[in-house]
Amino acid sequence: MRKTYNTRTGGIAALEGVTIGCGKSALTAIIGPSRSGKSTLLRCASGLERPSSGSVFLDGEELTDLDDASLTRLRRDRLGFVFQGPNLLPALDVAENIALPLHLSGRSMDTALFDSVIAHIGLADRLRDLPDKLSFGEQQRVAVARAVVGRAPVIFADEPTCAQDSHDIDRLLGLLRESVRAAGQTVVVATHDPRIAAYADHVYFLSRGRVVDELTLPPSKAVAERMAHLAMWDRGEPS
Ligand SMILES: Nc1ncnc2c1ncn2[C@@H]1O[C@H](COP(=O)(O)OP(=O)(O)OP(=O)(O)O)[C@@H](O)[C@H]1O
Repeated sequence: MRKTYNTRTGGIAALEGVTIGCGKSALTAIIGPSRSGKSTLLRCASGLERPSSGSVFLDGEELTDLDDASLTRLRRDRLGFVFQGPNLLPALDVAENIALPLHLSGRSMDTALFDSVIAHIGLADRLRDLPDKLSFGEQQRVAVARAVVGRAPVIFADEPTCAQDSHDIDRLLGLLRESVRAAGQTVVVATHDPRIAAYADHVYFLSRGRVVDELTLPPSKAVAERMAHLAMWDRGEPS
């Protein structure tokens, strides 16, 4: 897949020929420094944007062939999203925001799942609060809860641990890991955080719009070292 953004000052090649596969009922991480193309890859893979060339398949169905209405339906019914920045609806409270994807796709709430997810992210006493009463990190936790409770077969999460302390990072990644184990959800996370290593089945390393390495069941140390090298390389320092 390639993606070039056309701007007034010329083309920006965000993805320069990337091929990845994300296992079903697995947690795949796309990790790389800033501007390496992680968000672009997630947006193209989830049908939020169309690649300039190449194809995206979901369970054998080619997303890149679908018209806009079919893509919207597919995203609503089969995909869950945690955007970079929480993206909650400001007029709905926490509980209503979490329930929204289920309402939109006409599915019923699993209240036991709802209760356990809310307890897990530590927001049981904030269910009636509007998003503007929550910190950025709390809103991000609500966004992750919304994706898990929505039981979408595939969750795409862009920097879900942004603005969280290490305790909350563990809670959030643990929640996504549990959604893979218990509900068989497929999770794809874009992050610059090497701590993802402890939770991922497979890691792709992205740099300057290309996959430069990959690891299965990655040891934390190997991911942290690879990231440090990539960051130095990005800054033009010898690694
Ligand atoms: N809508 C857009 N229009 C023009 N250029 C864009 C657009 N979105 C991304 N880019 C550019 O594409 C490249 C990759 O950006 P992208 O956001 O995908 O990287 P990233 O790895 O997610 O970065 P970060 O970790 O900083 O969010 C960057 O050079 C960025 O400036």
